[in-house]
Order: sequence, then C-alpha cells, then structure tokens
Amino acid sequence: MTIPSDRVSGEDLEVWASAAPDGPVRRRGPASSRTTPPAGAAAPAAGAPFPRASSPARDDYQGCFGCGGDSPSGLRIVETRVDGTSVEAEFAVRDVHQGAPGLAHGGLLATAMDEVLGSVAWRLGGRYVTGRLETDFLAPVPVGATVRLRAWCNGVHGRKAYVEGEGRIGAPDGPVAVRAAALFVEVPEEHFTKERLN
Ligand SMILES: CCCCCCCC/C=C\CCCCCCCC(=O)SCCNC(=O)CCNC(=O)[C@H](O)C(C)(C)COP(=O)(O)OP(=O)(O)OC[C@H]1O[C@@H](n2cnc3c(N)ncnc32)[C@H](O)[C@@H]1OP(=O)(O)O
Repeated sequence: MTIPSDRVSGEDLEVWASAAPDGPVRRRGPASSRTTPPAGAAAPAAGAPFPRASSPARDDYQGCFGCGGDSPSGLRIVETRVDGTSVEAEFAVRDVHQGAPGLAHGGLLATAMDEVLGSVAWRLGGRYVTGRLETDFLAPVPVGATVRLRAWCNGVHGRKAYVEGEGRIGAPDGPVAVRAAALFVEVPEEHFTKERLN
C-alpha cells in the first residue's frame, strides 16, 4: 500500500501487525494535511473557561445529542477527567445506537468523537464549530459496551484548532475502536443564533 508522503507526516503512520500476506500493513493515522497543524501553529493554552455567554452554551443546556440528558436516544457522554485542554469521557452504547444488529452505528461513534474533540476546542476559550472531522473505525463496538474517549489539541493557528482523539472499548487501555482528527474553526456568538428557525 502506497501512502502519499505529501499528505501525512511520519508521526501519522503506524505499522500495524497484520496477517496480510504481504506482511505488516502501513496504515494512515486519522489526520490528513487538513487536520494537521501547519508549521508555526501555537501550542494549546493551558485551559480556559468556556465562553458561556452564547445561548447554546448555557450551564443548564441539556439538549445536546452528545452530552445532554434531554435527548432520549442521545449518547449521554460524561466527562471523567479534564487536564488543561485534554479531556477523557465515556458513554454506554445502547440499543438505540445500533447499526448492524448488536453493534454501534459508525455515525454515532463519529458523533461521540465530534463531541469530545469539540469539548477540547471549547476549552481553548473560544466558540468553535467542527469544520472537518476525519474518522478511522478500527474495531466493531458491541451494544452494552462502554466507550472510553480521550481527546487533545495538537495546535492552534489563527481561528483554527487541530484536535485529535480516540475511543477504546471497555477500559482506558482497551482495544482502540475509533480514532479521529478534526479541524475546529472559531466563530462569533452570532453563529449560533443567526440561522436558527426556532
Ligand atoms: C457547537 C456547540 C455549541 C454548544 C457549546 C456548549 C458548551 C461546550 C460543551 C461541549 C463542547 C461542545 C461540543 C460540540 C461538538 C459538536 C460540534 C459541532 O457539531 S458544530 C456543528 C457542525 N459544524 C458546523 O455547523 C459548521 C458549519 N460551517 C460553517 O459554519 C463554516 O464553514 C465555518 C465556520 C466552519 C468556516 O466558515 P467561515 O466563513 O467562518 O471561515 P472560512 O474562511 O471559510 O474558514 C476559516 C478557515 O478554516 C478553514 N476551513 C474551514 N473549513 C475547512 C474544512 N472543511 N477543511 C479544511 N479547512 C477548512 C478555511 O480554509 C480557513 O482557513 P484560512 O484562515 O484561510 O487558513
């Protein structure tokens, strides 16, 4: 398998022990050039308060599909540890999250990554939305499993924050089921109000 060297850095590549007949397969990591910080990107700040002035960020807002308690089929992601801008979180895969019978739908796993990576971005101190989200699905996740999420910021460049993370099955050192890299873009407060229909 050939990996275009202009698309990924050396750190993005991993050698995967594989039973493939031609030996170990080199697989691309989750980050493409569009989700990799450019040279000169700043290191993330140590962690800043959420800018809670905007209405979707109210302390009592429970409508989020990822983390809110008001969404009956929501993921109900709970943050378990925050260290600066890095976040650990978890959620339980329920019947309503199925794709194939008994297994989590991939789109919901991508949603979980969007949520936890977004939480990292908001800890930079601005209001951020997802501009691009790249996801690798590495193992099926059974209904009933707890997915342990971990996410961190690789750098900030102007309005752009480069965030990465992973989800493991069952335990913090369990098998990696999903990996993601994203570009979050800082937006003004009006972003969350100007297009609303209700
Ligand atoms: C959101 C939650 C709020 C509640 C918070 C509660 C408290 C916190 C608790 C918990 C954490 C939150 C967790 C949330 C998690 C979920 C997050 C989501 O699902 S967000 C919804 C989905 N995303 C959108 O709806 C964006 C839709 N897109 C847009 O609005 C625009 O396209 C936007 C803002 C992304 C960019 O538009 P422009 O006009 O402002 O700016 P331009 O110039 O186009 O882009 C700026 C820079 O970014 C690059 N860029 C933009 N999109 C890119 C892309 N897809 N790929 C690569 N680069 C991109 C551009 O090339 C440009 O770069 P150059 O400055 O020129 O270097």
